[in-house]
Amino acid sequence: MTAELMNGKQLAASKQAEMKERVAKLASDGIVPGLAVILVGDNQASQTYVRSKQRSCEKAGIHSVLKQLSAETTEAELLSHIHELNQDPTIDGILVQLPLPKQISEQAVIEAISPEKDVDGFHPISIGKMMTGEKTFLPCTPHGIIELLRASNVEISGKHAVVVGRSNIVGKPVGQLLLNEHATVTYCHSRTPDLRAITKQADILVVAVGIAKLIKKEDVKPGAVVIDVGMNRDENGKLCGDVDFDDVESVASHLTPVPGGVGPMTITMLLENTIESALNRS
Ligand SMILES: Nc1nc2c(c(=O)[nH]1)N[C@@H](CN(C=O)c1ccc(C(=O)N[C@@H](CCC(=O)O)C(=O)O)cc1)CN2
Repeated sequence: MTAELMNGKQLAASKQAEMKERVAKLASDGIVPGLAVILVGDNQASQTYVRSKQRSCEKAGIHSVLKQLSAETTEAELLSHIHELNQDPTIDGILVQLPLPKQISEQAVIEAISPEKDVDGFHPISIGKMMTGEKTFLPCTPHGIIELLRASNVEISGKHAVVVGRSNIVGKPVGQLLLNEHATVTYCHSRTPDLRAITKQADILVVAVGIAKLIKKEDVKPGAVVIDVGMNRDENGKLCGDVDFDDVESVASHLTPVPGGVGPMTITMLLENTIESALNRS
């Protein structure tokens, strides 16, 4: 068996082309969606992701503003930028790029963003609504994963989904979204005894732990759908996921590549949330 590639780059491009048309229609009604991105410090990877977000906004016709702050920024300074953006009528979405320098509480920052502009879907109100299945902004990477599964016609209902990782950004919410789609969900993490015995039971396996090539073919049930959220460098400095792609390709039925899988979908769902937020303008 050779796994079918779940091409996030291609799906993202087609969704972004549709969004460009939606944005053009909105603009003709006098509404230009606006996204503010705040980047604190000089983390290289964060700089790349933020640039990519800005480029995608520009291509789609979304107005984007970047606030670049030094690594020494205090929590109070950052909160004051957020309060200002909460009041700005040209801004529909506010995103603070994570991780933040250690003097700043991520939770305090997330909670300062108005839930109406929480296009990352990280605010406790957004998370609560996601849990109860109410309409809300969904976290971008988990939502992108669900969209990738849908586009590949993968049945979720009734399937055993195993999530490896329990971060607030990916692991916890993707498990919740899979549960909302009627999967039976098992979470695994660093203290799970015999992790591999559990991953082997998964019909849908989502791996988001940040350990290069952790998952090998022995850890995967033949025919499973494998979603790789990892973004690591291998021994040669080449970008790779948490799944050993070349190994697992021969057992999985569907597999996301890194790069070109989940990553581009993250940015696409961010644009979608920003457009939705602009539509909610009163
Ligand atoms: N405020 C947020 N911070 C972070 C989030 C988030 O959703 N909101 N997620 C991640 C980083 N991230 C977006 O911010 C992100 C990661 C990866 C990609 C991506 O497209 N990756 C490419 C490869 C890029 C490369 O060459 O290095 C791919 O997978 O093809 C986009 C966005 C943490 N922080």
